[in-house]
Amino acid sequence: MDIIVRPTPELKGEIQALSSKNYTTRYLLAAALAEGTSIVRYPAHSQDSDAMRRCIADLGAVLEETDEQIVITGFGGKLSPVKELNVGNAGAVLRFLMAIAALSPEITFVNAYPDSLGKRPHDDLITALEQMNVQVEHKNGRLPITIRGGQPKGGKITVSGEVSSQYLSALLFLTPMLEEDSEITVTGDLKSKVVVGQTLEVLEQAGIQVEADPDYTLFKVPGKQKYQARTYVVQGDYPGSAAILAAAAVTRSDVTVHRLEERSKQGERAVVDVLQMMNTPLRHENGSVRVQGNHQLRAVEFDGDAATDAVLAMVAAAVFAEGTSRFYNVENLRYKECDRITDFVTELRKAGADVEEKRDEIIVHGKPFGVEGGATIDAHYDHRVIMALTVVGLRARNPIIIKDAHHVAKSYPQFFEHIAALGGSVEWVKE
Ligand SMILES: O=C(O)C1=C[C@@H](OP(=O)(O)O)[C@@H](O)[C@H](O)C1
Ligand SMILES: C=C(OP(=O)(O)O)C(=O)O
Repeated sequence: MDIIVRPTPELKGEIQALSSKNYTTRYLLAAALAEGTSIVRYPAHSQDSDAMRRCIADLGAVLEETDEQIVITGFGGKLSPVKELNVGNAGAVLRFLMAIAALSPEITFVNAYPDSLGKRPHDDLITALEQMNVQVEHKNGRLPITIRGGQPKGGKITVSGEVSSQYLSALLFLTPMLEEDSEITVTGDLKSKVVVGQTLEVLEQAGIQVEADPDYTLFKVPGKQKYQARTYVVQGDYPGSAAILAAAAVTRSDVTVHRLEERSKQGERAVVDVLQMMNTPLRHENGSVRVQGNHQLRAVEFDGDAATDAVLAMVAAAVFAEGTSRFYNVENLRYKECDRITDFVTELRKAGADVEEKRDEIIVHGKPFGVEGGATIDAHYDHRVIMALTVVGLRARNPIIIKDAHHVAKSYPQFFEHIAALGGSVEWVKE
């Protein structure tokens, strides 16, 4: 399905933020790895969180779902025999479950999205698992991947953090359940470091002990630990809300997003500070962010690795800022649902933005008087490209069409409903 985004000078209203994808996937997994019954309250409803639900159910967890919560009876360390798992297009779900699959004799992860997740690399996690007595069959580090485990061993493990933090998080979920104690050494410059803090937070809530050194290069994980059954409450999602806040920042607006905790460990919380640095009139108090956009944005320089999943939304805001913005240290955006530097910059240019790319940077020469629009945009299977281009489309001079915009449902199925509720002119069209 395609969507038409029409120029919309004003946005107004209040919405509840969607529930956090990263916390939902982690809580579901922690609940599945416990032996008793856990409750996850306000879980996210998206393709990625559904992928985790489906896979833990395949592996033996029993899930009962009502409107606002999921009650989960976990399988502990005993996975049901399952030949294949389908994680859809969810990178984190794949990586976390590749590690957990090491507890089983053989599981194959199928390649359901050859042009998106099918292209993403998992070599560094594979190398780490191979150190742990796990055999991995793969296509050049990519899907389909078969994990042959059964008796994974802890001890000294080395993992590279250069490409993704998800490999480290995956090992942090697995190692507490092993017989031996483990010592995980992270080599290279760990990317999306902040997200590892969310993993450690969830592990602690699940009663798991991990000793992490402050710069996250060494983790000591005692073995023979058991995940405790708990009640978890999912907070609002900053990465998805970043696009709503950016849309409010580029229009004349009065938009409030509720359920965004000031003290959240989500790195993408930084979108609030970045929009403020860009001169957006904004208040963040009592878990609500209120933006009163006035069309007067100024450029910003930002280390994007601190807020990986909000960079595209920030870039979309910078398209309309006075001056040149720079989002640096973002090379790992190239290994996401698409190449979020080259592919994204290509689509932004079609819409009329003046942008440049470097290996690990996106540079934006802002156009405070708006961009031409009138273009057809390729979504590249990427929800964050779709949301960011929507922000650009709202402030363009002519409508843009985003092809295959239904992929927004990977993380934020109700995104266009929320934009429409705020007065944004968006319309679904069939191809
Ligand atoms: O651990 C997680 O849940 C995630 C980690 C990040 O990935 P990288 O570590 O690959 O940057 C982030 O971009 C992704 O959306 C979710
Ligand atoms: C990159 C993302 O997710 P994942 O890596 O889990 O596919 C994302 O949500 O932007």
